[in-house]
Amino acid sequence: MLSFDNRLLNELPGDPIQGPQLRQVHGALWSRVDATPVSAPRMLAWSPEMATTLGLTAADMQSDAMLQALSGNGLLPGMQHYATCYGGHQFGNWAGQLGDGRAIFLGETVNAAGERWELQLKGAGATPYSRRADGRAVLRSSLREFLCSEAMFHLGIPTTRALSLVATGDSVIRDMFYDGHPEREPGAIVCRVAPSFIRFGHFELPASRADIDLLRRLTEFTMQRDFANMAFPADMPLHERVPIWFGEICRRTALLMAEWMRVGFVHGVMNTDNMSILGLTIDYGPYGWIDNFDPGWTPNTTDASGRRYCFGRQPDIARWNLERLAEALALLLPEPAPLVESLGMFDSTYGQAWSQGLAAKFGLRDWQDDDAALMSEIFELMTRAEVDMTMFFRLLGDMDMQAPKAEALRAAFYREELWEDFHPPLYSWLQRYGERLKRDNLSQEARQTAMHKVNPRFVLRNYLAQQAIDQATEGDTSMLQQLFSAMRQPYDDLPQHAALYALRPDWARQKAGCSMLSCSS
Ligand SMILES: Nc1ncnc2c1ncn2[C@@H]1O[C@H](COP(=O)(O)OP(=O)(O)OP(=O)(O)O)[C@@H](O)[C@H]1O
Ligand SMILES: [Mg+2]
Repeated sequence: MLSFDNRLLNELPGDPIQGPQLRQVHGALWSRVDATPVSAPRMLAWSPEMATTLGLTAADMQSDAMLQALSGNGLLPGMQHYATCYGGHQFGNWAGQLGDGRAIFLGETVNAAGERWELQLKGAGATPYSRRADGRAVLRSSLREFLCSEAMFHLGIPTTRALSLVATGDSVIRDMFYDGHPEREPGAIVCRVAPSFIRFGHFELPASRADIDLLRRLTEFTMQRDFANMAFPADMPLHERVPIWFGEICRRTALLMAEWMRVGFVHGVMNTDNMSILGLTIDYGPYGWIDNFDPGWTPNTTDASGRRYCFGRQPDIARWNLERLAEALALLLPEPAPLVESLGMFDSTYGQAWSQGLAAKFGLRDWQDDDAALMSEIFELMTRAEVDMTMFFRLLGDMDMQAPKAEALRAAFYREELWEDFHPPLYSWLQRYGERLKRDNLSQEARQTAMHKVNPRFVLRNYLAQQAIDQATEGDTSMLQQLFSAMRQPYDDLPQHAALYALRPDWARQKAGCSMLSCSS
């Protein structure tokens, strides 16, 4: 079914001790640890696109052997269970060793096209890195991770993927609001898939321990396995390759940030252990999607006071995280200056990707210098008037700009009184926007088509995911399937999913899971 070639295990040093007992792991990147079996695994959903990419048929996905493997109860030939060791900066502070506390790898599979994909089960049981927690994941967070990974992929945004969502049949105890009311919740496991799950924190941990040898081996390995398309002269020493490679990491991270900002995605926990070396979106925890436009919004209740990880700060935080990675990699260089220079790649890439992305969002042929004022004006208006981001851009794309009408955007307003206050300035902005469009001389149709390609109609709004969770908890996966279907064609006007193209309803404004989420998962 799948062919495995577990390079990370074969090429990087492993922990001599096996099993899940908690420990600090030095001099090694991974530990062998079996997944803990679950009592009654049941497949709730799987991704046909991901399965096809891996070379798996529907029959493979529906087989018992596959179900056992995807729930941690068994291994297919070539699979091995292991967890990796990483550290990280959490909310701005160095947190020491973290590691895969509930993610257990199945190995690296190579498909017919020669692509390498790492598979891992999130929620498969305790590992040496579980610290005080149980190694499990609840259905609500797993369903959110499964759906959003695939939604991101179909939006065209770099992300880890999800092959399957399996209910374990076991319950997990969580104190969702951290208020002393633990409850039993259904457990689940997502099989995640990515070319590499290596994170910034994998480099930070050996650096923090001054383990230069391990840092060097990990760096060489990552460059060879995960950045094989970067061609370096054979005799170029590591200290010369590292700044060039780091520049590429900066570039990818910047592109990812521009993409999150384009669609209104808020990650929620941008700790350095949740930053992918490949610039993928990784760890779908208390993430959220912008409903009413608000750069200060964070979906994470733990972050509510500091708003470190709010929507508008994401690019700055990504850069801060890259600085931490640079500090770690600096140990491989005689002096850090070349890394500081490479950081400039983040600024230039982000600046360009953001302005090009904005031009596309507004249906402009390209970005012109005086566009910045026009855009900041509308973003400020959208913030103050609480205008829905997704719906605004869709409606703007539909608008006949020969005769622009503010009324055509009314459906994107959450509050009647704010519509009353803000429709006059909105109208005057539309006039100026219309003037700007004239310079481009695009047909209405061409502009609409172009805008609809970059402004999604369907995003996985928290309240929608929460409805699927509530139903799935009662054993009904129809909403999960409906969302999964809509999120796979996010830019299309699908009539069967019209109900999902709507403002967040009033009841969802303050409801747990619908507006803000805790980290408990
Ligand atoms: N239930 C749990 N059991 C064991 N470890 C956990 C659990 N929840 C989180 N952790 C660990 O705590 C650290 C930070 O958690 P965070 O919420 O960022 O990650 P996560 O959601 O578990 O996983 P990932 O980053 O792999 O998606 C990680 O080392 C993670 O493995
Ligand atoms: Mg994490």
